[in-house]
Amino acid sequence: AIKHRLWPEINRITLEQLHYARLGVGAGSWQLFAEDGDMRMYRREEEANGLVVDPLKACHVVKGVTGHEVCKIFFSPEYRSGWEATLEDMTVIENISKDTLVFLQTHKRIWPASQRDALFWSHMRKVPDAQDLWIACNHSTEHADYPPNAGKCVRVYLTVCLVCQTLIDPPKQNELIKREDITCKITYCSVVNPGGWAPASVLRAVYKREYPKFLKRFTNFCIDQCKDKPIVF
Ligand SMILES: O=S(=O)(CCO)c1ccc(-c2ccc(C3CCCC3)c([C@@H]3C[C@@H]3c3ccccn3)c2)cc1
Repeated sequence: AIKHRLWPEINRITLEQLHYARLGVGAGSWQLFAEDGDMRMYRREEEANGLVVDPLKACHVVKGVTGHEVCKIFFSPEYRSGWEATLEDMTVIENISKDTLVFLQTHKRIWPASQRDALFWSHMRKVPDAQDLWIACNHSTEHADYPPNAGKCVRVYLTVCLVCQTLIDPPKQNELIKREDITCKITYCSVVNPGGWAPASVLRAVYKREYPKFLKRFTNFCIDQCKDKPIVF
């Protein structure tokens, strides 16, 4: 297949993010800041030239869906408006391959910060040589037709990954596997540089409020989307 100019970066970042996601929260000074059922959300307080860029790592366990189904829903443009509550507009500006797209999206303004947009490539793949492990990765990129901060929005810079592992419990050989037998272990990691100045206290409050809502809404959407459909491993 013809490899795209972005392919080396896509490959490198995806593998880096996979490694990063698989590190637990033991290493590094992760602080638990939100819990909801099986969801645990951690952050590290970090600033880059005075901007809050707190890395976030969330671990969640969701019953009744597979890692492939969850990554597919996260990656696919047609589902996004169903679970991304802060989305105002979304355009696919490049179709690199069936598992790699470039998105331009604007997020609803979160007062008092000015409105943000994000331009990123999005890639999903099954992790080779691993047990039913899938990754979807979003990473900011540039595009000549959409220079940053040209319009009303401040461009954010993000690197996000969603790593999902499907577990079948009780383990079944070739008997029929039902949705109640499958569990998906999810690790969501994100680093969002807000791009332009926003008060640290405001950003940290926004992160604290929005991220738990985001992951809960996303995973509930996946359960609803998949429950009446054949299982996709
Ligand atoms: O996982 S994704 O790739 C899913 C595709 O949409 C993704 C997730 C999050 C963002 C995002 C973009 C901007 C902002 C802020 C920065 C200053 C003012 C707005 C935030 C803040 C963290 C809060 C937030 C968290 C979750 C959802 C929405 N809002 C998040 C973008 C993409």
